[in-house]
Amino acid sequence: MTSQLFVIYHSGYGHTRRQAEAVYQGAASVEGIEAELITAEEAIARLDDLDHADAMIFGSPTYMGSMSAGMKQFVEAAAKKWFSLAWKDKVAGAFTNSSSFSGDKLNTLVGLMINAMQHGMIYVGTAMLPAASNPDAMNSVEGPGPDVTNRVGSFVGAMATSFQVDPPGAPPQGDLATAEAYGKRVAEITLQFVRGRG
Ligand SMILES: Cc1cc2nc3c(=O)[nH]c(=O)nc-3n(C[C@H](O)[C@H](O)[C@H](O)COP(=O)(O)O)c2cc1C
Repeated sequence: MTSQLFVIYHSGYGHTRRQAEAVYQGAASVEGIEAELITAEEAIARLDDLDHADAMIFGSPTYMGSMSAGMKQFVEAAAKKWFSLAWKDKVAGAFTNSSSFSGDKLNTLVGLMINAMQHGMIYVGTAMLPAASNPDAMNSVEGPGPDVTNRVGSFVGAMATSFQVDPPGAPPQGDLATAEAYGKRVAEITLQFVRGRG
């Protein structure tokens, strides 16, 4: 039996879409997971389909220090699932992309995590050390470059930093690898959780 995992994202200009594709690839690479990548707009039209999911990973760009209006529309539409706790005990995760290293991205992840918690979902962090793919890169004040995983050291969810570079030049390879590893982790945790419950 397979477990269904949805990656649900909004992207105004395509950067977060690239990050979402990487999260999806990571999740889909896990045997036993059937992953789907859908926009927030599509998710609003498919709220009842999401009742059958085992996991959802939410992604949004950071706009003015919080999730985008496009993602918030999905979050508010999905509030109708809260009344019956229809999404209770589904596994959840979150990711965000923005221009600056910080840009207050954490606030976006916290908003997406709180949404998951309000639904009674089981939220999964990155469990990834800073500059995980090259810890030696931490021994300089310049810090790690764009090729390492988790270069900004985020634990609550996956972060990507695109500065003012248009896709496909951004997000950089390391941030996409971070997103892929995170999607894989949430998928693996989902399988453990679902099989444990069975
Ligand atoms: C309305 C708006 C607000 C933004 N606010 C922030 C912000 O608070 N912090 C930040 O680092 N970048 C901010 N940015 C930059 C975006 O996060 C950045 O361009 C990102 O790559 C856009 O992702 P997208 O292509 O998926 O829409 C903002 C962009 C827009 C359009």
